[in-house]
Amino acid sequence: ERLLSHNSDGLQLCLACRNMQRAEATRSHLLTSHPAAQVDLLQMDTSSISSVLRAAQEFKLRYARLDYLYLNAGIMPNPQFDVKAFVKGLFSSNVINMFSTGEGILTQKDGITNDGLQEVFATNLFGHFLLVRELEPVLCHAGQTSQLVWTSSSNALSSTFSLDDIQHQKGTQPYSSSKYATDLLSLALNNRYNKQGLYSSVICPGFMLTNMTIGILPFYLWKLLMPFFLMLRIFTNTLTLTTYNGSEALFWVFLQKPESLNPFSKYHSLTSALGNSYTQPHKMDINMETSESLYEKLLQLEKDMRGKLKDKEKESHHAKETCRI
Ligand SMILES: NC(=O)C1=CN([C@@H]2O[C@H](COP(=O)(O)OP(=O)(O)OC[C@H]3O[C@@H](n4cnc5c(N)ncnc54)[C@H](OP(=O)(O)O)[C@@H]3O)[C@@H](O)[C@H]2O)C=CC1
Ligand SMILES: CC(C)=CCC[C@@H](C)[C@H]1CC[C@H]2C3=C(CC[C@]12C)[C@@]1(C)CCC(=O)[C@@H](C)[C@@H]1CC3
Repeated sequence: ERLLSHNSDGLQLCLACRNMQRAEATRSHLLTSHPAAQVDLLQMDTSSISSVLRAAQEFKLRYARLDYLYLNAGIMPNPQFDVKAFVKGLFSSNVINMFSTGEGILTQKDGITNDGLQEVFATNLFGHFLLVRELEPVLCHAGQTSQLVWTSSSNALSSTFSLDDIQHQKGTQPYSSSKYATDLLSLALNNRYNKQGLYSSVICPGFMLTNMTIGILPFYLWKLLMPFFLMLRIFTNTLTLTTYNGSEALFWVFLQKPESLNPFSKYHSLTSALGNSYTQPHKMDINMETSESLYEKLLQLEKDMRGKLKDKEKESHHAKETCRI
């Protein structure tokens, strides 16, 4: 919506969504305020490898070029709010950090996808990784730049991520781990693809009330807490609260020359106590060595998963043939 409000001329949007009913509703909403806009839809579930491969194939048939790829889909399933840790945090020197990152007060219960991967890892990171790899031919064009924009989080904490457990099978903070992995992956992509004109950056929208976060507390509590959160903005500008404010950094990045963005920075949407939105970079707690190691592991996992998919296809083909006989 913010991109269309800025300049809808010549902008062709393609919304890749898992739920086509919601996608249609979003499209209609956008066309109501921007009747001349070009908004296409593409069905894609980032948690499913075959769905991502199918969507990428369809995309390449439809379009010759992709200038901006927003990698925004994300889940934080079954969030558990640790009241004890929260109360302890309230009376510690870490209180502001707790409100801006959610560190130490949230855990999640992860699931397993049909492909056998951890659900948060597959949805938030691996599906997007595969998509970028598949869309390489439309993203990389001689003499032109293109941009990947990842929605990461200030909840991306190195303490929750391990190279020995990139899917976070063993821990209770898969969301944080997947976002830290996102930061590492963006750096590795810059390292590999900048020569081909493809740039990658990460943003944090700040804390917003959305479908993802609203379930953490009962709805009436959010309503009651709203004046408290607005007041808290005096101490921390990370409480963006609305999706309009949260999308500030996504929009800001769109306006920048990709070469001018720092691959080690995360671009944060921030909102001042007076309600003004702005974007500010913060250095990420990442290094090239870990980033490259993660990339290698992702490539290996991709190879394994493609192998499994081929075996499955062969099996079902064989079953069909046997049936026919
Ligand atoms: N809310 C917050 O405070 C913060 C959010 N973020 C990040 O912002 C991003 C957007 O989240 P937010 O708007 O808050 O939450 P929402 O739940 O409102 O949005 C998440 C979006 O991701 C889509 N999605 C989820 N799973 C899949 C999937 N398997 N395949 C395709 N699409 C999928 C959802 O589709 P559907 O409509 O079908 O559910 C929805 O459109 C996420 O990456 C989140 O981690 C980062 C920091 C803070
Ligand atoms: C009960 C009272 C008075 C307050 C509880 C508020 C918390 C539920 C809330 C405070 C900071 C929030 C936060 C997130 C979730 C909800 C909080 C912990 C996130 C972890 C959501 C996902 C993200 O990506 C982070 C950037 C958010 C950081 C702040």
